[in-house]
Amino acid sequence: MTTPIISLTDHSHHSVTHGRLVLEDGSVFEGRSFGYEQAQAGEVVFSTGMVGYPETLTDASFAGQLLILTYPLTGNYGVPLPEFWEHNRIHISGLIVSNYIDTPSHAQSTMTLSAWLKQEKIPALEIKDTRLLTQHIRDSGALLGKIVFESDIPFYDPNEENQIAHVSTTSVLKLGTGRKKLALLDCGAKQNILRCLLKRDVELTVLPWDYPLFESGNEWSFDGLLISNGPGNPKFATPTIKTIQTALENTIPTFGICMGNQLLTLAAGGDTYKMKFGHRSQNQPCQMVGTQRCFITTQNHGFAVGEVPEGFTPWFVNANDGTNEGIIHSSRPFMSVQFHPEAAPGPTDTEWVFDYFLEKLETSK
Ligand SMILES: NC(=O)CC[C@H](N)C(=O)O
Repeated sequence: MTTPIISLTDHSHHSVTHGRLVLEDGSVFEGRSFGYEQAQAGEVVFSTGMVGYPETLTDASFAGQLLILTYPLTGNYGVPLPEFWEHNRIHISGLIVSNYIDTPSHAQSTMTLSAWLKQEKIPALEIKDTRLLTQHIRDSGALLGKIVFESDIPFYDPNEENQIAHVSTTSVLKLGTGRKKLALLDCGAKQNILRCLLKRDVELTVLPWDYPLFESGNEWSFDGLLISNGPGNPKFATPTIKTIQTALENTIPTFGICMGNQLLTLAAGGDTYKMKFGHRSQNQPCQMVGTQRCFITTQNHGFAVGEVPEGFTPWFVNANDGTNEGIIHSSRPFMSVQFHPEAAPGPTDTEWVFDYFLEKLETSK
């Protein structure tokens, strides 16, 4: 039997390119490039999750954002097939990690994270102290930033334009068969929302964010309306807000997730605001209002519900900072959550929220 020869990981055969993460306040973090070498600007956000980078990178709610992963090891299990992603491509604008692992080991892995990032033209830097960087953002609040190599580019604020229009579907998609007919307004929906619904005896029609659902000629009978997650500032989604308003006027059972929570709030007359820094991870504690029950949830948001609309009560609050995590109408079948009941990545503890909504479809008939 031959003795395996284990060589220490040697990156010397790769030519090492260095890049910089430049923040709008002037701070600069040097790093080693392991993605596509092209400058990108966006809002710098951090995720404190420990797993799930393939799902996270493909979550369309990250459009326009440069993502820092605070968990120090990234890449060690490679990249699975697209059927395990949350959308058909990477949506972050750039990636910052502490230690990139270029030697993945996982049965489902098809390539290295570096190869994937290069293929999808996403820049990535390995910088030494992601902890210092994250603490800096936490103290100063959300910051714009850019990953640059040789030539400089201007800063870009993704919250100043409609991001949803860039990621929503452009065609109507009918999926599954089932006892209940649901319409989903796709603001950049994570695929696991679709999977969670389709395994629950549902016929699902996925619609563009601005689909004129209640305009004559477009009406068809459905039992409930869903509004997905999505990137950017909810206040740009005026057509979606109008559609939700009509649904509420007609007492159509309505359920929102993340961006959907914010859009239901705006449609019902409440308000949203930009948080100092967002919640992004799979370890966000949410307490169900009026109970001692606390759920560990997956999240990815930088805006939040401020003023809860009339007729609604807070459904969940974040146990870390007391921010709103969901609203529910006191007598009608209207509800939404700021966290992700579909998880992906993360704990599935709140998947019951889908069942809760589907039960409401029965009782509200
Ligand atoms: N994941 C989401 O739907 C996020 C909603 C919104 N873009 C925010 O950052 O708050």
